Amino acid sequence: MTAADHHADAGIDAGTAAPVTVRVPAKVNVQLAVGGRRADGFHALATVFFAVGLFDEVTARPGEPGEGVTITVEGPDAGVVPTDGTNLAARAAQALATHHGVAADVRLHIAKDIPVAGGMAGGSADGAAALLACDALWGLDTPRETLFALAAELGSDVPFSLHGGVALGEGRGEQLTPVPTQGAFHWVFAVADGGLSTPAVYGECDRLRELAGGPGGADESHVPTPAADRALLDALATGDPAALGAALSNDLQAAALSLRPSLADTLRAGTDAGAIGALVSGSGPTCAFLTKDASDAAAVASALAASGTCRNVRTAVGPVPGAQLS
Ligand SMILES: C[C@](O)(CO)[C@H](O)COP(=O)(O)OP(=O)(O)OC[C@H]1O[C@@H](n2ccc(N)nc2=O)[C@H](O)[C@@H]1O
Ligand SMILES: Nc1ncnc2c1ncn2[C@@H]1O[C@H](COP(=O)(O)OP(=O)(O)OP(=O)(O)O)[C@@H](O)[C@H]1O
Repeated sequence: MTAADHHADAGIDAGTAAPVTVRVPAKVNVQLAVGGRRADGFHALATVFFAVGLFDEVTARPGEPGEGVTITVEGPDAGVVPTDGTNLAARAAQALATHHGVAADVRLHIAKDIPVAGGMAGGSADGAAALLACDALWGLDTPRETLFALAAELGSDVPFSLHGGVALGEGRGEQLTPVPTQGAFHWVFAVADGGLSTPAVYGECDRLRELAGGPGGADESHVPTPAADRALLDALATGDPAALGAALSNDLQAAALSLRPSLADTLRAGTDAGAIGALVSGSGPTCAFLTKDASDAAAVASALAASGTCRNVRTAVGPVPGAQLS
């Protein structure tokens, strides 16, 4: 069903429209190749995004005229999610309303299950979900291309949260090309105590590169242009977990480990327990483990939970679709 159909089904104007709920997945970057720092401060990327079955849900309800955007959050990490205009869901609602010249009067409720500041694009997911939910609530029927352009302005990861599945991200991560895959992959995620700031991790990556290469050593003129890894794309195309496990890579991992050395213990605990691949998810600190099948995933998850090297452990299957009306 399209956004327009959904609104038409509700059969009511925006003031009394029925609530709209959008479900949106987390991501892990199965490859994160980081090029040099660009003049605008962002880094050129070649990253393979992979959407996994851990979901947030964003529900949009009409607000009173003049009320603006309000945010409420539920879930174990609700206390650390901002509820003001800085929340990516609020920014998304505002950006969509401004684009169409309509009032951004909406109550957004986030049921948060994606770890916060964990490198799994939780805020980006809520931004993407809010774009879709408000589009349906307000009956705007925004072209998909426009939604992607608005998403890219909100953040580098937001377009992928709309897209879902598996996709190559270039530019600063916002330029997406679908990647063919076969079958389902079984993941385990070790969630850390506390988050890591994405800009701080990119900054640490630059610092480590400058230590190795001297002044300017982190700039585009010094760092090779990143490219997608053929072996990794083949592993995805053939649905081969062992080959994907061997090909996983993240250029931000050294920086995340430098800022949070204890993550090395987490990675080792998962590998010792039988994971066929392990890496820091995005900018971390969540660690992602690929396993052969569902029963290995359960075994790795219980070994990690018993290891004392993380706050909690989640299992998830992917790839899954991006943000969708539910
Ligand atoms: C680490 C990843 O999650 C991998 O997918 C993303 O690159 C981060 O994406 P994001 O959280 O959506 O990031 P944005 O909100 O666009 O940018 C936040 C900050 O991250 C850094 N940043 C982000 C993306 C990028 N290609 N280069 C960067 O250097 C910049 O310091 C930027 O100011
Ligand atoms: N809807 C939201 N959910 C969670 N955090 C949000 C949200 N909106 C804004 N934030 C802010 O963004 C920061 C990063 O949170 P987020 O969960 O998006 O991190 P992340 O998963 O590491 O992001 P990424 O993987 O995209 O780099 C949080 O500390 C919080 O201050």
